[in-house]
Amino acid sequence: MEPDMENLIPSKGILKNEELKKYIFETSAYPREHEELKKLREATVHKYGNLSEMEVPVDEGHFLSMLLKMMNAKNTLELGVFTGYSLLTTALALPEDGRITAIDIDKEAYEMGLEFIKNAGVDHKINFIQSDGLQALDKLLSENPKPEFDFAFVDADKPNYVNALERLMKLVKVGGIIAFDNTLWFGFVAEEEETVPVHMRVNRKALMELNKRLASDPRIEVSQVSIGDGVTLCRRLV
Ligand SMILES: C[S@@+](CC[C@H](N)C(=O)[O-])C[C@H]1O[C@@H](n2cnc3c(N)ncnc32)[C@H](O)[C@@H]1O
Repeated sequence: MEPDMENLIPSKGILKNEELKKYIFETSAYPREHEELKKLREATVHKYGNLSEMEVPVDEGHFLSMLLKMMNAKNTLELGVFTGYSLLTTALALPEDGRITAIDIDKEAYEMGLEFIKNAGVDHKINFIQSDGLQALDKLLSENPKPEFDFAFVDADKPNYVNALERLMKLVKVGGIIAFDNTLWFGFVAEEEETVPVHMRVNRKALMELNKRLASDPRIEVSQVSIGDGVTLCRRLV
């Protein structure tokens, strides 16, 4: 699957200094990457080329893993799976009886990654649902209106993040975390629109609106983490 040159995804991340990024990856990220995550990352690059930039980068994977362990998260939700880098990271971080509800509109990429998830011995923790994200969240809410998740990782279509928020405020427990990925959108949120590649503008606008909205939402405590492409952690207060 080769995207048009003009629609290429820029190199992932907000660090504009390639040397510093290389330093971080080579010093602490790659040496500690789980063997199956490494194989999954390489297989994703091989099959999807530039689209593999959609994966969560290795240092962000370590961050999410540590966060999940610090929270003692047991029941999590993921919106936007692709080949499963963040999903496998989560599955490795959860306890043996942990559960992940993983939702993606596309199953093909997930099925490619499933081999590595199985080799890591954590596939039993995953319930994959092939569906549009919002529809799946509405179904979960209608089946069990009580908040059940400790953590939700949102990494699907950016213009719907704001709609996912309202559903997740009901599905994630008070004290639980909703993490939105790519909230700094390659750093483009801080650049003038004219300098941003045209195909990146719609998401930039959606994420800028989301960031404003999250910052003024009294129902959550917010931390904008400058790792990867920017991850915003929202802790549900009420
Ligand atoms: C950035 S990728 C996810 C990357 C993944 N978290 C990882 O670490 O590899 C975004 C994913 O969202 C999915 N997606 C896009 N729109 C969606 C929608 N409306 N509902 C569900 N999934 C959607 C795409 O199929 C794609 O796999």
